[in-house]
Amino acid sequence: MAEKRNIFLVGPMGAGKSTIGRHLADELHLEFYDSDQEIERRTGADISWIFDLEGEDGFRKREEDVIHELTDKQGIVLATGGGSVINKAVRNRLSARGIVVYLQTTIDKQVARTQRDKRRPLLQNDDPEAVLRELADTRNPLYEEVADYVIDTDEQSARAVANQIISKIGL
Ligand SMILES: Nc1ncnc2c1ncn2[C@@H]1O[C@H](COP(=O)(O)OP(=O)(O)O)[C@@H](O)[C@H]1O
Ligand SMILES: O=C(O)C1=C[C@@H](OP(=O)(O)O)[C@@H](O)[C@H](O)C1
Ligand SMILES: [Mg+2]
Repeated sequence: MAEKRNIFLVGPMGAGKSTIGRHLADELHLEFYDSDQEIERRTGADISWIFDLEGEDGFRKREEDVIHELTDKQGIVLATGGGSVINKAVRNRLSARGIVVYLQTTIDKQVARTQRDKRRPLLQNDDPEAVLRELADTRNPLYEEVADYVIDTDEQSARAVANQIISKIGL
């Protein structure tokens, strides 16, 4: 049987990776995974707690391990965490194991979509917008580097973006 393709979603916090990924998997009848959810399921701890206990470095190690393991599968949609691409081994692994889609959005939308959610430890401070801008400076080139496709998520619903991904990739 022909190998089933994987689709990996990358992009910044609030781009819609987790939400759009779920729609995409439903539409394509693929299994859906989210690296953050998988880390939480395996550890029984939430992401903020892991950051508190192990620091960002500890979280990044878990993230790398989970992504490495999940990308062994075939026929999955994986929503990565926004910071996973800072690790070159992760970027290489994503490129080698599937189609990488960069979900792009504006800082304003990121702020709006993340402001009521207390689960992103990097944004629990006085100026989350400044943090998002700083992260964008270092990470946007990495999303670009690893992406096979770039899709804007600003103007459409999450479901519509999922359908746009399907037609753009030609699945
Ligand atoms: N295209 C979209 N339009 C409007 N809201 C969206 C869209 N995509 C995601 N959202 C909302 O933005 C929030 C963050 O989405 P999420 O999927 O958690 O982003 P990410 O995983 O990239 O951080 C959620 O409340 C989600 O419902
Ligand atoms: O950008 C980041 O460094 C992070 C993004 C989050 O995932 P989302 O991109 O799904 O919000 C989560 O992995 C963690 O809070 C760190
Ligand atoms: Mg997410």
